[in-house]
Amino acid sequence: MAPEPKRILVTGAAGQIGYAICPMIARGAMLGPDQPVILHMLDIEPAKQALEGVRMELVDAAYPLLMGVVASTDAEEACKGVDVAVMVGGFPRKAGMERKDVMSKNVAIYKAQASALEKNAAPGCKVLVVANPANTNSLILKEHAPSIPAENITCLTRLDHNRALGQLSERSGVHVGKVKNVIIWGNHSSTQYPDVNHATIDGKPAREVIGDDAYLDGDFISTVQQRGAAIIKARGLSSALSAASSACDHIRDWVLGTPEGTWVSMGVYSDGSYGAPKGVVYSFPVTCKAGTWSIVQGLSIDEPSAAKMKATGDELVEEKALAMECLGEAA
Ligand SMILES: NC(=O)c1ccc[n+]([C@@H]2O[C@H](COP(=O)([O-])OP(=O)(O)OC[C@H]3O[C@@H](n4cnc5c(N)ncnc54)[C@H](O)[C@@H]3O)[C@@H](O)[C@H]2O)c1
Ligand SMILES: O=C(O)C[C@H](O)C(=O)O
Repeated sequence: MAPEPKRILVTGAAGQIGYAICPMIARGAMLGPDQPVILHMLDIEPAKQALEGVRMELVDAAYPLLMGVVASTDAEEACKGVDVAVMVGGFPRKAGMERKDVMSKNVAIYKAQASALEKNAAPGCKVLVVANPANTNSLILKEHAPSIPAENITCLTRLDHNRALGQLSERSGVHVGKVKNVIIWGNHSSTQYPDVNHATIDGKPAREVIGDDAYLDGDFISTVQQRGAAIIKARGLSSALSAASSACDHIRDWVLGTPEGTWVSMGVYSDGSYGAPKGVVYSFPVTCKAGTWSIVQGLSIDEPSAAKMKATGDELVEEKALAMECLGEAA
């Protein structure tokens, strides 16, 4: 017998990531090929007609796993009974803008939607924040939805993780499926630290296979840090298909588990592991089992890495203060 359908909320569903992720979810890329889903799509009033267009296309695509679509501009209605919430709604960065420029608009949205989720989501709902500033938006959501356990609120750094895997694959000529265990530490911003010190390529240490420490400590890091900006420059729009695909990867691994011997990067509420600041959402290496994530412990950290991990943590503390200021709250 087929399992009961799971309800998945996508906010900002009429936008570009929304348009890419809804069909992926309906095809089973998020919860697996045997799990029926009901899509809840939320957007704002000015996007109502476009949202209806997406709903019509989902019906037209006749997905076997898609058991229903709720398309709404009312956050309370859209959040009713959802098991997974993918929070994409907000304003994207445009060419020439720093992520901080989008902060004031987006944190206010996350404060407002926290209570809609808290009141209406199914118990145990897993939340993934994609909209930027992703770490700080998810922190604001957590602070304003106190009845949702902190461990159920995460942000997307899997895109950065996948970007790092992709770069190592291109450089080594080894298929990306054989590249494992990079780490994204900290913020989903240009201060993030993509760390290859524990990564493997075809089972061997990445540093040994690449054989070029100057590249790994230089261009590799800046390429991953700046990839979002490079996509904006190339497309005139921020990344969408890769963001959507990585968001599916994030939820799939969280719900169904990470493969044995493999970790992934997730932005989670910091417990201070590896000297990260507490009270912010910081990206760590995690493994997932039975719907829960745990931070991989005991990895050796050299001094240059520790300095980069601190710099991105410091930025998150600053972002938190700025967000609180935008919301008129004390940090
Ligand atoms: N974390 C990541 O890795 C990552 C990657 C790519 C993009 N992003 C971010 O994701 C967000 C969405 O990007 P996009 O390219 O889809 O943008 P987009 O502008 O195409 O779509 C955003 C949608 O959100 C809607 N929206 C605005 N306010 C809303 C609200 N209060 N409630 C519900 N919906 C609302 C808009 O109407 C629009 O349809 C941006 O903040 C972008 O910077 C994050
Ligand atoms: O960098 C951005 O503003 C877009 C997004 O966060 C990305 O990483 O592609």
